Amino acid sequence: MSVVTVIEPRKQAVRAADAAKKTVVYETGRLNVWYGAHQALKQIDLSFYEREITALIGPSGCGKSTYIKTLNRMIELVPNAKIEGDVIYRGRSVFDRSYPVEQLRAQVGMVFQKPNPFPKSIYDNIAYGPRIHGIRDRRRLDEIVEKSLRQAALWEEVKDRLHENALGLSGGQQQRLCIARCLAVEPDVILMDEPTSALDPVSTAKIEELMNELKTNYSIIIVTHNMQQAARISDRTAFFLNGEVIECGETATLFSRPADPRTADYIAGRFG
Ligand SMILES: Nc1ncnc2c1ncn2[C@@H]1O[C@H](COP(=O)(O)OP(=O)(O)OP(=O)(O)O)[C@@H](O)[C@H]1O
Repeated sequence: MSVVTVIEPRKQAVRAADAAKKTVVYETGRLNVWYGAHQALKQIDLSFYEREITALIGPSGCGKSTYIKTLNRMIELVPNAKIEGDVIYRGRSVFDRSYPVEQLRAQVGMVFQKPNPFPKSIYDNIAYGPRIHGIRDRRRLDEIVEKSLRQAALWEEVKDRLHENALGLSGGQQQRLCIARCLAVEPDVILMDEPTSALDPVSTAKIEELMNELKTNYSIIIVTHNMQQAARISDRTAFFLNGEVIECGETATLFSRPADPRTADYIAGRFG
């Protein structure tokens, strides 16, 4: 039996109106990215809303990581990458010459697939960003370290070993440390590129719980291979295929009544 149903135009209009009431934090318009001659993203139009979790799903190689790296301009570190189109963060083009990339990266934090703590103490990992931003006062740094670790649900586990090397933490703890490090500079948006794919189920559950708490204060965009994870944690989902966005909408709707047969096939596990 096919799970595909066509969304009535009236319902679509209501949904669009609901989305319109929310504050857009990020949007991309007609975004194209090439690596040399290979086009990895094709005409991507997407919007992301404040205090929501948006999941980017799709099979391997469909362009999810390329897309997320374009949002904070990390894509520019790839020598043969070419970008065309608009990437707008809170009404401002991220490519605007008057917008320093350091400022963008302070407002838009990123958590990677593999936890990547610095080979420094737990304390220094968290204090690193605030110190770069000029905070030197020890008491202020202590407060930031404690607050960030509490927000990342790691404080109780590490409060007695703050000056030990972060590389001595478990993988799941290291990933929560990386989230705490990202929170320490008080970002507005958090980009996550498969943040739990290297973690065991218990650590994954902790990170998912944490994300649910973080969305009261932050907007989160997460790339995930795991469709159950997207369904559990996200408000909105975008389905990528071969560098295009096939469908984007409320997660509950996209998973129960996908509008496009390719989305239906993917979520039913018929490919990917
Ligand atoms: N640095 C690069 N140079 C050349 N091609 C690249 C580069 N990075 C990615 N690609 C290609 O661009 C396409 C999109 O890759 P991307 O990593 O964005 O996909 P993805 O959906 O994140 O995949 P995965 O789920 O496997 O991480 C793929 O065909 C990939 O081989």
